[in-house]
Amino acid sequence: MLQIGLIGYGTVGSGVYERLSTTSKHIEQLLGEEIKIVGILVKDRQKKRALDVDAVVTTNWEEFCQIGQYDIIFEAIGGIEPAFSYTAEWLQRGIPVITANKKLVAEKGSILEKMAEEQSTYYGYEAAVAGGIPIINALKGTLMTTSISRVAGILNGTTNYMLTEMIENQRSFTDVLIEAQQLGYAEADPTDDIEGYDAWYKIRILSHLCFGEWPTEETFSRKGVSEIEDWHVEIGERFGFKIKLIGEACVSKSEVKGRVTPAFLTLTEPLANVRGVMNGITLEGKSINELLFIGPGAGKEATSNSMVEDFIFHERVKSVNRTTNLDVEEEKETIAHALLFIKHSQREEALDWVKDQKIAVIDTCDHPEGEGWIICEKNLPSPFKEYPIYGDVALRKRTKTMHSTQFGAF
Ligand SMILES: NC(=O)C1=CN([C@@H]2O[C@H](COP(=O)(O)OP(=O)(O)OC[C@H]3O[C@@H](n4cnc5c(N)ncnc54)[C@H](OP(=O)(O)O)[C@@H]3O)[C@@H](O)[C@H]2O)C=CC1
Ligand SMILES: N[C@@H](CC=O)C(=O)O
Repeated sequence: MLQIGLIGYGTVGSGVYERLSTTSKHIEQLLGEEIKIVGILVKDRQKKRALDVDAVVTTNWEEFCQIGQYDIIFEAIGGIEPAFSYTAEWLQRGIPVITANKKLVAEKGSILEKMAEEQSTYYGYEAAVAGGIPIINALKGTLMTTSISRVAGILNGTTNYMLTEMIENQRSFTDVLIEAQQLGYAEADPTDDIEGYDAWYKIRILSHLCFGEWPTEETFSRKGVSEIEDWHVEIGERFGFKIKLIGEACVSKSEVKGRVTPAFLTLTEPLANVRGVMNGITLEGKSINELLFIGPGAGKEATSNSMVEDFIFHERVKSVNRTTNLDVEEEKETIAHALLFIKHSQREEALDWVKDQKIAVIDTCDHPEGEGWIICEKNLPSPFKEYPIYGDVALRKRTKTMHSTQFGAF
């Protein structure tokens, strides 16, 4: 009998319990062995919870460790400590660990994967990226040797849900954030969602799988949705763009680079139509052209389903990994565009800046709060608020421009 330990019994942990319990017969058939959840570790002794579980529940780590002879541990507590020490302890004993903890994987994945390898066991983190989308084991499994030049996506369900509700249903930021928390989408500290940390951890994990190295914090920049103001969205909509929080990593001049940033997408971009709690990921490469994955990015059922599938996948396949000596492809050179937001008081400064830097302004849009300028991006640090545009800007909606005399014909 496979004895299972569950660390954390919140949104995801309780989902794992339910999924394992309701599908145990099917899993047992597949694995050829009975499964049983024997121990559950939680934190708050005082918390009122409807616990109708057939397992020992404890708040004491030593007690949890002695409840059974665990064969597999599911970690769903989040954060670095004590999650790191707990995970390391089991991996060092050769016991596999399945996690949904993207922060831990992004920050300590290199150490934990090495530990697992040394002990001939596995550290599964399918659920750590994009909730219900099976992207991690696709990269480790059926795309094991496929060369990838760029990975990008909407990687945070909470903020995609919030942006969709705020824009389509004119709801307030606070109101929608509270709802996302009630629905179990948001992190324990939703600053991680709002300020882009959650997506930043996820794109670093994807970058590791696509390009081999574990990226350092310094090589990946981060901006969150808290940067976005209403007038930015309104100007974007007048050009026919959708605003999304995008995580992106690619190889440029033999270096892996990445970022998380709000971005404007033309309607022809597949990710533009990924709404609500859904996430979307595109993989680009010579032999695959573009692969698109769309699915629920957060929530109890989708995430716990990924954790359980991760466990079954690894139990059946044991060792899977992408080869790291990939013939890494360079990203195709394209002309990049960005939307610049200029407050009325910054107009003269902005005119001097585009002239000095020889930046082409392609179109402008006026708004009571300021102006939006579509520019050809030159990868220069801009003194103004600026978000990238993905897709073909020639397909934008034409606005009634106010300033064509300054920039010539558009
Ligand atoms: N919610 C989602 O949609 C998704 C979440 N994730 C990730 O899954 C993980 C868990 O998230 P979620 O279930 O939403 O979080 P919750 O806050 O709902 O649950 C956390 C659980 O962990 C327990 N816990 C926290 N700290 C400790 C500790 N020090 N020792 C023992 N138990 C502890 C809590 O105990 P107690 O009940 O006593 O408070 C609770 O049961 C996080 O890493 C998150 O990023 C990943 C994908 C999607
Ligand atoms: N808070 C995260 C949960 C899943 O990873 C999100 O909203 O995407």
